[in-house]
Amino acid sequence: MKILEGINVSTSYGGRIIHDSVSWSVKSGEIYGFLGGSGSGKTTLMKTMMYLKKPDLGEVKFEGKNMWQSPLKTQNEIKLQTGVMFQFGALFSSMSVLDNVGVMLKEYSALSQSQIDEISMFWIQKVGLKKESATLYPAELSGGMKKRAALARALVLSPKVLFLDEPNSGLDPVSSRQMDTLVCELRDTLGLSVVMVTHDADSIFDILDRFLIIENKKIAFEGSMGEIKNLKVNPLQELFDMRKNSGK
Ligand SMILES: Nc1ncnc2c1ncn2[C@@H]1O[C@H](COP(=O)(O)OP(=O)(O)OP(=O)(O)O)[C@@H](O)[C@H]1O
Repeated sequence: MKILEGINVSTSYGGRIIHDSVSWSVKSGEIYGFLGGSGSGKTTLMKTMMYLKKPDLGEVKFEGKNMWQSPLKTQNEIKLQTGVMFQFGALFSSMSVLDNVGVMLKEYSALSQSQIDEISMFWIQKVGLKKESATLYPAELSGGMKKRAALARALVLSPKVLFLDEPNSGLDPVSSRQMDTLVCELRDTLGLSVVMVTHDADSIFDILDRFLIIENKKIAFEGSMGEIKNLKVNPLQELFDMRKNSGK
């Protein structure tokens, strides 16, 4: 089943066209990647699915509902079914990890503080942080721990879809692979659909079920790794060669 879909979507900034009638679809439960060169429009396209960038033309659908044309109530319901971790997913520096994770519950639920803390603690541990990390402040966390805390915050409302903007950026290779493993575990245990922008070659090969590649305002490819390697001209040939040379 398709959980997200873009149909003939065009976007621009101040008259500069970024996407020219592009279409894609994300199936429920898959890890779907947005690939493309720097500035090709990966983040912008992802933002059309988060109510952060309205397309000039076309439709973006969430479970078949036209996201941008739905009544406000439906739009708010859809927003609450998505979690987002941005590349520089800033945590609030003056708040502990526990309070950072609980922010959305405080905003959108009528739960008591102790209930909020209990749920936040569940997610803190679910993303692999120790209980003791809950009282720490962002300045006291490593890069990997910050990402995990930001992930817990994105998950706290139990979303159906998790959007990740370059989840491995700034992480060392070991932490990057740990992040990949975590994303797969979350998908498997929670039945999440994950949509991620990534440049990380290992993530691209190891965890994406399907992906699209943006090139010159269009979608140059949408499909799986198995499908792309059978193409006469492989848009990811350089990546395939790099991987081969590194013995993977
Ligand atoms: N708010 C904005 N206002 C004007 N132009 C923007 C805005 N956001 C992005 N752009 C431009 O749109 C183009 C696509 O940007 P976008 O961030 O979507 O690309 P990207 O593929 O995610 O890039 P990167 O891989 O470098 O993060 C770029 O040329 C960028 O400068």
